[in-house]
Amino acid sequence: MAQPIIEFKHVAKQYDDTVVLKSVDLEIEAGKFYTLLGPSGSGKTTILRLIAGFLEASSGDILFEGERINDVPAEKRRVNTVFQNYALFPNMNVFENVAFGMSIKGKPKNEIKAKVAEMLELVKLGGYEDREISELSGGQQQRVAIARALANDPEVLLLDEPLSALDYKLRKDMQYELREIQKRLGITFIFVTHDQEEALAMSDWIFVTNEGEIVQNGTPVDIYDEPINHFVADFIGESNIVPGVMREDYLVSFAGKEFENVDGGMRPNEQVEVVLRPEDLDLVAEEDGKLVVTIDDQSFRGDYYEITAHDDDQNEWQVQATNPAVIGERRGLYFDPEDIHIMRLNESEEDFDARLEQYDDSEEDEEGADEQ
Ligand SMILES: Nc1ncnc2c1ncn2[C@@H]1O[C@H](COP(=O)(O)OP(=O)(O)OP(=O)(O)O)[C@@H](O)[C@H]1O
Repeated sequence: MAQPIIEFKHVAKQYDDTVVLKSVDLEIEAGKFYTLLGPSGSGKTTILRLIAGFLEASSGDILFEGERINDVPAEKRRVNTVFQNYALFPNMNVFENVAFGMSIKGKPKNEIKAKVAEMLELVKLGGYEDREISELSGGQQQRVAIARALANDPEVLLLDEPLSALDYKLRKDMQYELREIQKRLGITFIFVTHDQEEALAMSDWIFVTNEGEIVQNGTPVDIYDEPINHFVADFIGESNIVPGVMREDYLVSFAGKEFENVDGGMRPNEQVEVVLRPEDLDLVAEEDGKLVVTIDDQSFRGDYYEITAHDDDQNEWQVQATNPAVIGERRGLYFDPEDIHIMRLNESEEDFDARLEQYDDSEEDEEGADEQ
């Protein structure tokens, strides 16, 4: 990758004895849409605030285009932040809010006027200059906050859960629009969310955080298809996770049977966890299944039935099926070798990446290389 626009080298943050960020390394490439995704309290906002300069790192280096910026004050960094609560100035109208940063810098009036109009067009609020903030809906206020941050021509826009206050439909629309704005401007966006669907839909690249660490980073497809551990598999999408043993490369046993699969690089008879996504499983006739299960429950989800079942080893299975099942019935569970994903216990991200590179089929390797 070209020189990253932002880099963390062993960046840690602690308050007294409480470590909230443990030696984080990350690289952000210019012009892409990045997401920090993780549960509440996992350190996402802390990472964002360290980039913005609102917080000081306890140790480690933060670089911007290769230069150390730990001691550069927030207002001198070429980044702007859109906050969850918008943080607009309620006593100023829309024009004054968007113009604020430029006015402080003493930019000429006609330049400010043109820029405000351009930014309001960009967020689909053209002509709203004279409106008061109190006259705007939550969604419109959010747009003003984005226009205000972008009016300063940042190289990096930081967005801290900016959509969390919006209702479902508006949130979906804004996800799409933010993505369009990022593509149009071509600047770097770093977006914080705890919503995995939002992260998968919007990002070029995701950093998954947990307990003050980045546990995995990659494209949405990589992270969904190849979660590194139980936490990621569970947090990103629905997963069936069952204990297994890797007999040899491309042969795993779980639920009392052996299955061909496409993973390798483990020790013979190594204990592993096996992930199968509910949408990759099919319910078939008992004799056609790779495993036999008994149907326990089902619920209708609009475009599919979510069915729960158990096998004879008492492993629980969730299946997304287009047709309803009969509770108590014995059915076959069918899946392909490539639907089986193997996770080693306690594998580092470095070892995981190296192993995947060696054992993934060549087609996936090529896709991965294109994304980088
Ligand atoms: N000033 C502080 N003093 C002590 N602990 C703090 C302070 N600020 C944050 N923390 C702790 O740091 C941890 C990480 O917080 P952070 O806000 O980065 O998490 P987050 O992933 O953004 O969570 P959320 O989604 O809830 O905003 C939390 O456990 C939080 O309680």
